[in-house]
Amino acid sequence: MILVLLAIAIVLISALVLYARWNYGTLEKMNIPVVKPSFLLGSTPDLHLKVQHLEDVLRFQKHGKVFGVYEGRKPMVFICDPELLRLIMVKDAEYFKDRRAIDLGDEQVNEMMDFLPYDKWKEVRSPMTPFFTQGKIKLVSQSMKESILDLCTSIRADCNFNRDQNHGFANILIDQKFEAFYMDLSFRSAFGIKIDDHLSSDNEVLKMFRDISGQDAEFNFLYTLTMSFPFLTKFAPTLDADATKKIGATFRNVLSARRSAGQKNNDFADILNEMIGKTSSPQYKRLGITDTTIIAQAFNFILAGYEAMKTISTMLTYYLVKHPEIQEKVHEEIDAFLERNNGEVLFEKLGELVYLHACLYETMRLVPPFIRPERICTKDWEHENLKIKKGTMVMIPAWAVHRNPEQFPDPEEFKPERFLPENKSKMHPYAFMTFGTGPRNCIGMRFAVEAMKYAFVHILKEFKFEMRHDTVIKYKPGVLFFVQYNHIPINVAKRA
Ligand code: HEM
Repeated sequence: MILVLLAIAIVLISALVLYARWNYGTLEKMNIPVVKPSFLLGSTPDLHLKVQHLEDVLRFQKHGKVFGVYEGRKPMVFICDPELLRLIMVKDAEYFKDRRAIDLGDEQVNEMMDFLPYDKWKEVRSPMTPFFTQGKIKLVSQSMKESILDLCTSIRADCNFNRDQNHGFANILIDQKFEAFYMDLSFRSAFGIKIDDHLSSDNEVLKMFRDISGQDAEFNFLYTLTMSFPFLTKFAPTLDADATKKIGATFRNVLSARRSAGQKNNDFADILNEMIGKTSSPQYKRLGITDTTIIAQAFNFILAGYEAMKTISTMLTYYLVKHPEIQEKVHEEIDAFLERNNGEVLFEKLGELVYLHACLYETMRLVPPFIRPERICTKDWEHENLKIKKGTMVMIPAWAVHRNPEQFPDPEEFKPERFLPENKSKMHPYAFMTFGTGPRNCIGMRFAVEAMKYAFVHILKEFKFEMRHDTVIKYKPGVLFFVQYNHIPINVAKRA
């Protein structure tokens, strides 16, 4: 009996070992340096302990612009070379059409545009594109402004009530401020909804989205194990089903109330309602585009946007306090802008603020919130010595791409000048990957950039920020998608 049990155990263990190591050797055949895999857990046996985007930078420094990583049992090719990125993401995009489909346990999020396969993705993306043009964004700029003015009122209250009597500055957690604010701004401009208690970091909607995006999840060894044994995923923490249901119901109610009232606001909700009107068309039926697919795009709008805008705005504030002379220059630019425009912050004139724009882009270079845009190779592809096999994951480690000294000398330094119009031609057009590129680039890029600039003009017109002894950033290990970090205290005061 013992012998039989022993034999079964040996067979089982051998099968698991074989399974975990099944893909070993595939990257080596692509003629690229590979981060040496461990016996069972790929190149990432301590994935939950290491900050992955910083690991990407170290690997780039050690292995060069193209290297392979077994993330658990999954072979991945990492590309940091801007010319190869042009080929893969733009010129030969038809070989790299998809991203991973991820099962998050609820169709309302599984069907987000991010995860859709090519044909369905194309049909879903196309009617949404017009919302993200400059003209359409201007139409929702009034909603953005209302949200921004509320944010300023709330910072003003902090300055009045929490001020340190001797020093004149108030201490705020800047990431929390921005998190609640960008959630509110997104809801107001996309759906015309004002969330209850919208500027509180404890508001119910914000808490639910935190649950959905798994922001507070801690990664442990089980999480690392799931990379080699994906069937263990069901024991690892997943997204909160209750929160998804509740938010989904809210989106459905808002859209159906608009349809019943025949109401149009020229916003994103109008586009979703037009799409809902097409769900019985043969094309939508053939592709399986249902009400749920369309509600998923409402989730995508909020999930893709608020956290990334929060991170960039938090980090921009951080760099401004770290470099007071740069903050002063931005203040001067804004003061001159206001003087030219009779004290008004005109949305259509934001383009004049070239230095603020450069500071924003330099922040996005140093801290791209979405750490690795990705593609799946859908047809065998080769270029010179590099051969990528169908089915291989291609990762774009944005943190490493942005620290290429050939494109960005002194890559760790915050130097907004790199993004001034006169210096733009010095960098390769595919050296900046914060929004990805090619047909599957970020659809919300223009919306996000305009919203952040609009917010910062209002904020810096009235307030100044200052570093504290505890203003430090610590990134969370194990994160593979959106960068996560601690709360960031910062001093703020009204400008004289
Ligand atoms: C600063 C803020 C933002 C950053 C840094 C960001 C970044 C990204 C990145 C890196 C991608 C992948 C691109 C690629 O694979 O080439 C992406 C895709 C996407 N983003 Fe954004 N994003 C931001 C804001 C937004 C906003 C406000 C929306 C609102 C609609 C949005 C919606 C999307 C969608 C729907 C996709 C998937 C596009 C597709 O598959 O066709 N993003 N974003």
